Amino acid sequence: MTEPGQSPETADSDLESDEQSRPDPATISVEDCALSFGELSVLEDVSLTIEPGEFVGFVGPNGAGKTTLLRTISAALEPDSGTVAIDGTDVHDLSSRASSRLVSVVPQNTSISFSFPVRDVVEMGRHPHRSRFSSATPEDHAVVERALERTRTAELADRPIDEVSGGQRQRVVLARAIAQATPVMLLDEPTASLDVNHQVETLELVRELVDEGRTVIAAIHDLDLAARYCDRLVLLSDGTVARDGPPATVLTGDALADSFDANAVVTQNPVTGTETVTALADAHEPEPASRPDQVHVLGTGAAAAGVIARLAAAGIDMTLGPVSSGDAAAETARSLGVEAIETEPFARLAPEDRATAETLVREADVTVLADLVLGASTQPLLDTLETADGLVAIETRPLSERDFAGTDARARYNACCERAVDATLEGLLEAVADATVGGSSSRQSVDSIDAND
Ligand SMILES: Nc1ncnc2c1ncn2[C@@H]1O[C@H](COP(=O)(O)OP(=O)(O)OP(=O)(O)O)[C@@H](O)[C@H]1O
Repeated sequence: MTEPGQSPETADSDLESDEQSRPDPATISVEDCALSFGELSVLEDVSLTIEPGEFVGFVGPNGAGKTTLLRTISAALEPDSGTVAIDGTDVHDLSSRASSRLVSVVPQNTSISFSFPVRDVVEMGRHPHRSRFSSATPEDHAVVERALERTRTAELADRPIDEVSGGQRQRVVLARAIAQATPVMLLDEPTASLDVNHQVETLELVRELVDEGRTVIAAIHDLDLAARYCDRLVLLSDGTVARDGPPATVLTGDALADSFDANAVVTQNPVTGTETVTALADAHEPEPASRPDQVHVLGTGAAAAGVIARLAAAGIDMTLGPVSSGDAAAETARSLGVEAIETEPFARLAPEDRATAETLVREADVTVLADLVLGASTQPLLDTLETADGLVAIETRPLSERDFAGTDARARYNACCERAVDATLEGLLEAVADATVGGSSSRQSVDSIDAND
């Protein structure tokens, strides 16, 4: 397709240079690789097979061994034991020229200590394809220009590489790797210095390169981007493969807790449909005696969504609603498999939904009011809320006469808010624990003292 401002002739030559730089697909086999730096064991018996045309993301905490494994695959490091082969050839047996025709690398540190123009830096990617004393051919020039265009660095082509920004330099080094036209590309944090727009643009471009047949491995810290663009993720932890598979099976709360020691919740991004990881501040786990069995959440928007994510991360069972479908809380509940009563926006509460909500509030140890709005769907629940056991309020405040004039609903709603334990999202678990003790559980303990007497 001709892009805006591009003549059909240029589009044809782009196609030709893309064809020229399109390598045959390759398989990478890592078998039982172990590697130490002195006493420090960094890789332990790592085995992986990466199929032709696959885009694999290496994810894992700092120091997990992602860069070391990438450098072992590129043959920059030799493993103490085990092998790395590309299409059956051990990469450590190849000459550096043969290796450069097979594997291109975008390193984590892209600083270049000489002052060549950007175009010359990209042209270095063509060196492995030329005999030692021959100069660049028209084909080389076409491939270089196309790589500059694809990485949107063409306007930088005449500037010295040591005078462009870190993010621009990262794109230039990617252009050099594209010009190298290798079947395998290894990218170490390819989006680390890029702004949000160039991050997405760069990974879209990498995806295109994969779709053209390249096998690509990228170490990526941004788990959301890794989930969005990679076919498969390999989670490294302490130099071993902790998980390996499609993003949805690798990015789970348990895996992130084990490998990153992080309290994180994984939901589905409503726009991309891929996994989104939200790391939470280290949650202050309440004592087991004051942990509620069941919490009901009544509210809307980001506040209720945050409550759901936090309770889910703490492993507390909960229900939600009524809530408008499309509300952020409804989306979050859906992505975490939390039961929710969903209603049409602004609709009156159907009798069966009202009955279900009343039962859920009555049976919950604690009901969290999160940015609750007194309206058509919540007003019918006032009777139940007035007698509910433990109430916690987040971003839910008593209403003034001006906010809600007329019926006695405002006074009854305000009484519920005042009875509730006031909380912030950060202090939610403690507030829920307090409300559990102050609600049904404390009454239970008083009863049991009576019985013992
Ligand atoms: N050349 C080296 N000499 C000694 N130790 C090293 C060397 N390179 C890496 N290490 C150590 O090996 C371990 C793994 O490092 P590596 O760079 O592979 O981790 P990583 O997963 O890429 O980390 P990050 O996410 O921080 O980039 C770290 O403990 C690091 O300090």
